[in-house]
Order: sequence, then C-alpha cells, then structure tokens
Amino acid sequence: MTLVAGVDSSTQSCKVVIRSLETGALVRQGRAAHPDGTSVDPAHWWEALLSAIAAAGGLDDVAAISVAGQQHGMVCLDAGGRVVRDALLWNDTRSAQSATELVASLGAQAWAEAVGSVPVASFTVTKLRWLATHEPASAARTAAVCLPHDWLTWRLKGSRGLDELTTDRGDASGTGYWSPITGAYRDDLLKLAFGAVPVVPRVLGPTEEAGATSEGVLLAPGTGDNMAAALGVGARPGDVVVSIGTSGTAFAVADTPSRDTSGAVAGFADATGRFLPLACTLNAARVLDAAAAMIGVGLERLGELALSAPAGAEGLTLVPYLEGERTPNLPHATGAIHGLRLSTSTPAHLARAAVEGMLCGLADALDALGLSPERVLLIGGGARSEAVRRIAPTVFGRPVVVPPPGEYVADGAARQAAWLLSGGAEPPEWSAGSPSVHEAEPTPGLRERYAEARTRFLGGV
Ligand SMILES: Nc1ncnc2c1ncn2[C@@H]1O[C@H](COP(=O)(O)OP(=O)(O)O)[C@@H](O)[C@H]1O
Ligand SMILES: O=C(CO)[C@@H](O)[C@H](O)COP(=O)(O)O
Repeated sequence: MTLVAGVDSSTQSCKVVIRSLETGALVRQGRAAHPDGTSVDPAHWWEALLSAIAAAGGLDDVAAISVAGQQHGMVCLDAGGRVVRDALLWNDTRSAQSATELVASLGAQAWAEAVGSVPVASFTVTKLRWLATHEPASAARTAAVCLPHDWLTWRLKGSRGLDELTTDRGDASGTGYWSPITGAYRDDLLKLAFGAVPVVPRVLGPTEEAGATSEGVLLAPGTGDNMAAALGVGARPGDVVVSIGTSGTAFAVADTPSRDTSGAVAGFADATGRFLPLACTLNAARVLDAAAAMIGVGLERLGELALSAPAGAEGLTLVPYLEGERTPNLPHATGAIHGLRLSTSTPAHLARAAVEGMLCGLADALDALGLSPERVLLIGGGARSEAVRRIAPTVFGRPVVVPPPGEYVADGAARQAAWLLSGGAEPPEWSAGSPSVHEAEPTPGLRERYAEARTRFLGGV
C-alpha cells in the first residue's frame, strides 16, 4: 500500500494524518500543540510538526507529504535563512492602522482589482508595513518573507537557500502582494508596503513538486488551511463550507476570481487551480472556550447547558468580538452581553447566548458571500460540539450538513500529496464517510436581536 501524509499546521495545533493513496483510508495520525499567542517563534511549529509526525508513526513508509498551514502569518528570514523575529499571525491586529493607510493610499477598488482582496490587519502585506514602520532594524535584516506552510515545507526539504522557498496559489493569495487574477506577484505593492522587495517564494501549480525530504519523501506544494479544508471535504460548486476553528470561515469553490470592494470577502485562489471567495471572523471556537471558562465548566457541559436553555436565550445576546473582529472590520472591538435580566442570569442562558452569538457572527460571514448555497457544510473543531451542530440551522436558517468528525485540513493536504503522485487533471477520488444532516426551524428574531446588540454596542456597524 502506498502511503501519503497530510499536515495541518494551524493556529492551535499541528495535526498529521497518514492515508492510503489508493483509497484514502486513514492509517494513522498524530498531533502536537502550538503555543498560545498571536506572535510566535516559527521554531515552535517545527518542533510541533516533528512531534506530530513521530506520534503518527513517522514517515519511513510514506511516499509523499503536503503541508497546509494557517494563512497570512509573516515569517521574515535574513540572508542566511534565519528567522528575524517572531511571526505575526493572521489574528494579530497590531497592523490595523497599516491596513487603513495602505487602503487609503490606493483606494479599496484598486486593491480589489490588483489582488482580489482589500487588505485588513490579517494580510501579510499590512504586517510588512507595520514592521517597516515600527521595527526598522528587523525590516532591514529581512531578506525574504514567506508564510507558515512555505517555511515548514522549506525546512522539510532541509533547504538553506532563499531561492528554494516555494508556495502555492492558495496561500500566496492571502499575502496581498500576489494576484489570483493574473497569477503574478505585485512587487509594486510589496514596495509600497515595505519600502523594498524581499525574496518571495516561487508559486507552484496545484500538482507541482516542491522537492523532497533528505529521506526521499516527495513534497507537494502545500497550501493555506482553508484551501486544504476545501480539498479535504470535497467541496463542489454550490457548496458553502463553514469552518469553526480558531477562526470562523465561510467559503465556496468558484470558477472565476472575485473582487469584493467592500473588503468583506477575500478573493483567494484555491488548491486546484480554481478560486475560493472567503469571509473570515476572528472569533469562533475560542468563544466557546471562553464561555466555558466563565461558567467554570468543560466544553461538553457547556453544550448541554446551551441545549437546556430556550432557543434565543430569552433575549440574552452575546456579541462575540473577544479578539477584535475582521468581519465586520473592527480590529479594536470587544465583546458584549446584552439583555441580562434576573431570569436570564443563568449559566444555561449564557451558554446558549455564547453558541448563538458565535454562530450569528458566522452567519454574517455566510451572508457576506452573497450566495444561495445548495449545501452548508460544517467542519472544524467547533463542529465536534453537538450543541453547535443542532443550533447552527436555527441561526443560519437552512439545513447544515456535518461530515463525520475528522481533520479535514490535514486530509486535504494528504489528498494533494496523493494528487502529486497520481497526476491527472483532478485530485484522486476518495470515498468520504456519510455526513449527518441537521435541520431545525430558524429561531424567530434571533438574528435581528443580534444585529441590534451589535449596533448598539459598536456604534452603528
Ligand atoms: N467537543 C467540542 N466541543 C466544542 N468545541 C470543541 C470540541 N472539540 C474541540 N473544540 C474546539 O475546537 C477548537 C480547535 O479547533 P481547530 O479546528 O482544531 O482549530 P485550529 O485549526 O484553528 O487550530 C478549540 O478552540 C476547541 O474549543
Ligand atoms: O486568516 C484566516 C483566513 O483568511 C484564517 O482562517 C487562518 O487561516 C487561520 O485558520 P485556523 O487556524 O482558524 O484554521
């Protein structure tokens, strides 16, 4: 049996799956935690990757591997290939002002036309501007800039030379200086943001080899975690995927690029040669972690409490902007609880309001895509919660399809590695397990009350 490996180096952890090339069957898997924080030494990702590979039984019998990673993170390397400073992650909002300045200098429409997206604080281009402005010495030492998956792929190759850095269309499309519309870097935008044009990774096609490890395991191009999730879950045109991880994302596979001048929808490329319009919230599964901690229970009990409360939590409304927010673009926002009465001051009401508030934030992202999906697929760590699965249709106002619990980002990466070996125009067909379908009536007034609370606390957004 030929084996392939897929890696998900995401915000909270690194996961590795090893699957059969022919059938896609899961053979073994491993995981390791990443440190907390929005500014992280990439060495931690490397150590976690090695631990997760070891926990998955190693790569001795594996033919090809692919790394998918959290998007946008700025990894700066000096001329000798050493990391210059901690990487600023997608959820680090210190570059919000830099984003405002960059958008003001060209206008939102010009950015959307140039790179498919209007940059917000998450985008690498804004982080480079922040670095040039606030840490000129680090900026001066930066000879190359790449993304988390690019850096891990480069390390797996044992590379030293900056000219050996590679990336793919999907992850490159989240930088803000590569255009999914033309398939080319925009050095002028890099220069505008950073004042110089550092080395950037070569952009590989969907099945182009990135090299090999010293043990001879072939390296697929890898991609961003959302692009890998689309591949892993087998998203097809007409589907919208909602992922509840550290970030909340809503995305769809499209045949043509998008250019949303409002900035709500990022016009990303996908991992197959197509496109992946995506709306992202900064607040998803961790809202549940925070609510569980506030109430003093575990996630399972939080879910039971949420399901024990009446739908709509009798008007108790939680606006979940605990880490600022990206959709809507409010990097300095905080969360709020509205509608407290003596009768709603219970752990069950708070649990329900947390699940509903988090899902209302995701419903805003779903609406931003402006699609009428045939299916809404729910994935990510948060989809493991029964309460989330059962409450989601009451908030989204449509049935929700939940694939069997799994690591769909790592699976997508494994499928890309299989595609590298099998060749052909499309990735190999792997049979997926049967999804469960959750249907429920929308909760009357819930979205309206949420919109009102959001507006009341956040000045008319
Ligand atoms: N049974 C569960 N109920 C609710 N949330 C869960 C459950 N299992 C995992 N999670 C959530 O999943 C999150 C991690 O999701 P994951 O998709 O792995 O994140 P990321 O890819 O961003 O690292 C954690 O914040 C955790 O709260
Ligand atoms: O910034 C985005 C998408 O644009 C995030 O979705 C990151 O890619 C992080 O993903 P998770 O770790 O939450 O999966």
